[in-house]
Amino acid sequence: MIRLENISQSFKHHSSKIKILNHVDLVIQQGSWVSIVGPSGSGKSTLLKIMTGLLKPDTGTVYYRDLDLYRMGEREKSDFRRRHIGFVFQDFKLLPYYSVLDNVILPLYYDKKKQELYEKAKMLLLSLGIQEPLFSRLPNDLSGGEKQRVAFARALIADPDVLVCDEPTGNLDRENRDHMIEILRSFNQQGKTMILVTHDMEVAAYSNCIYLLKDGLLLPNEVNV
Ligand SMILES: Nc1ncnc2c1ncn2[C@@H]1O[C@H](COP(=O)(O)OP(=O)(O)OP(=O)(O)O)[C@@H](O)[C@H]1O
Repeated sequence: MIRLENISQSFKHHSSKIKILNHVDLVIQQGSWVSIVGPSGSGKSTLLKIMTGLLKPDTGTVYYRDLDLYRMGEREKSDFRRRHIGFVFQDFKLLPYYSVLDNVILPLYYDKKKQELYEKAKMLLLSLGIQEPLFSRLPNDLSGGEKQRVAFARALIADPDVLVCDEPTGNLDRENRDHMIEILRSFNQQGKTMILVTHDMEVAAYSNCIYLLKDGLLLPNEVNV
C-alpha cells in the first residue's frame, strides 16, 4: 500500500509562490490501477515525482507500507526506488550516448551478471515490439513511440511492484497505443500496482479509481472496471 498524507507543494514564480498541491491525501492499494487526470499545469507530474521520492514536498509524508520515503537516506531511497518503482517519464529520460540495450539495463547495471541482464533486456524489448536491429541504436535515432517503449523496458527490467507512467500513450499511434494498453493491463493482472497520469480517458477507464487534480486538490472519482 502507498499512502500520501497531507502533501503540499508550492513553486516560486517571479516574486510570488504558487501553491500546486494543497494538503493532498491519497491511498493506493497494492495491485490497484490508479489514474490521475487534470488540466495541463495542474501538478500531475509534480505529484508523481513526490510519490516516487524524486521531490521532497514542502509538507507531508509518503509511505510505502510502513516505510517513510523521505526519512530514508539518499542511498537507501535510490536503492528502494530502483528495486520497487518503475517510472516512465513523459520525456523518457533516455541517456543519449547509450544504446537502446544499455539504457534498458541501466537500473540493474551493478546488481546482476551482464549476460543475464542483456538477455532479459532483449526479451523485454521484443515483447514491447522493439526488434533486434534497434538494440544498438542511440535514442536520438528512434521515433517517439520507440523511445517510449524503450523507456518502458527500462522501467520493467527490475520487476518493480509499482509502475508509474506519465502519459504512457501520449506519443503512440492507434495500433501502438492499443498494444501499450494490453501491456499495462497484463502488468496490472500480474498483481502490480499502476499509477498513471493520462489525458487519454480510454486508458483511464481501465483504472480502479480515477482522480482529478485541479486547483491543488485531488478529487476521487470511483469507476467500475
Ligand atoms: N521545479 C519547478 N519550479 C518551478 N515551477 C515548477 C517546477 N516544476 C513544476 N513547476 C510548475 O508547476 C506547475 C505544475 O507542473 P506539472 O508539470 O506538475 O503539471 P502537469 O499537470 O503535469 O502538466 P502537463 O499535463 O502539462 O504535463 C506548472 O505551472 C509548472 O510550470
